[in-house]
Amino acid sequence: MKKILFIGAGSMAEALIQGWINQKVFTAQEIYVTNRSDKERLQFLHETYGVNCLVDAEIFKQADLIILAMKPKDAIAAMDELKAKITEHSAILSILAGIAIQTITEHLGIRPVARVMPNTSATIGMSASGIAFSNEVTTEQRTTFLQLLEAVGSVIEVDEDQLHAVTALSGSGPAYIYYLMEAFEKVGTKVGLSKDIVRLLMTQTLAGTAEMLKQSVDEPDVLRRKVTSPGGTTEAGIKALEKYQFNEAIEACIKEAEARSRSLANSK
Ligand SMILES: NC(=O)C1=CN([C@@H]2O[C@H](COP(=O)(O)OP(=O)(O)OC[C@H]3O[C@@H](n4cnc5c(N)ncnc54)[C@H](O)[C@@H]3O)[C@@H](O)[C@H]2O)C=CC1
Ligand SMILES: O=C(O)[C@@H]1CCC=N1
Repeated sequence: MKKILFIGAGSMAEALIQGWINQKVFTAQEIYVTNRSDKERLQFLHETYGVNCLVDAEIFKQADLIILAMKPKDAIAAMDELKAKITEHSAILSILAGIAIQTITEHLGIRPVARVMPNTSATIGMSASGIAFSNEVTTEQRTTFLQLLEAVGSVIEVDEDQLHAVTALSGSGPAYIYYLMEAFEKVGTKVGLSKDIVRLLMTQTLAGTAEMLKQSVDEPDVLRRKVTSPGGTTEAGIKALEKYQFNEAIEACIKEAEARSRSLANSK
């Protein structure tokens, strides 16, 4: 039986735990979770998913895979504490935004590291993840890491430096879409629909649009023009987006998030 150890028990750890158990990648018995102080949170994960939250020294030594899932600001202290507890046996999968593979190997020793940027849709097997590997990752380990991420969605290998952009786009992406949905729901009620109806209509619209982008050979601007009748409603709506500088807002959003990812390694 494998031993998979999460260091950090937050939202993203929970998303991967749920995704991997649902997809039968690991059993709950194979998963161990620890965090810094919140024992109620561990109890919740144990009661909800059946994962092990009692992590003794042997588990640290025997873990086949250790997942770094704390906040980036806590990473250095957590890794320095971890180093004394683990053996050469463990491979590392980091989901830390902004923290370089080199920083991880400086603190945990030279070993196989996969640096991954997933998103919370891993919960339902729909993450879009980016991944980069340390030089120590063997071909076999690379395949295993890719399979782990494919089990909870899609995964694309990128240069490590590109993970900042991946973080800004697909790592944070679900939050932008939820924010958009919040805005649709607010305005929807102002134009005469209930929140529930807006949720149904726009969830299906988002899903349908995503599927069209996947299946169609057309570029997004071509698909957009097919919706936009001259002098019609869409044109009026898009003009309003332009007036309120939609493109500038999106550009600022992604650039700020990317810059934040680059600065996270040094942040408090
Ligand atoms: N939430 C998201 O959508 C995504 C988060 N990430 C990354 O995942 C990591 C975790 O993010 P969240 O789950 O959102 O954070 P969170 O704040 O929900 O959870 C962080 C967890 O780490 C624990 N922790 C802190 N210091 C620790 C230590 N020294 N030893 C053990 N545990 C410690 C905390 O007790 C808490 O359980 C971050 O590095 C973030 O960049 C990556 C992709 C998406
Ligand atoms: O907000 C954050 O820093 C993390 C990384 C990507 C999504 N959540």
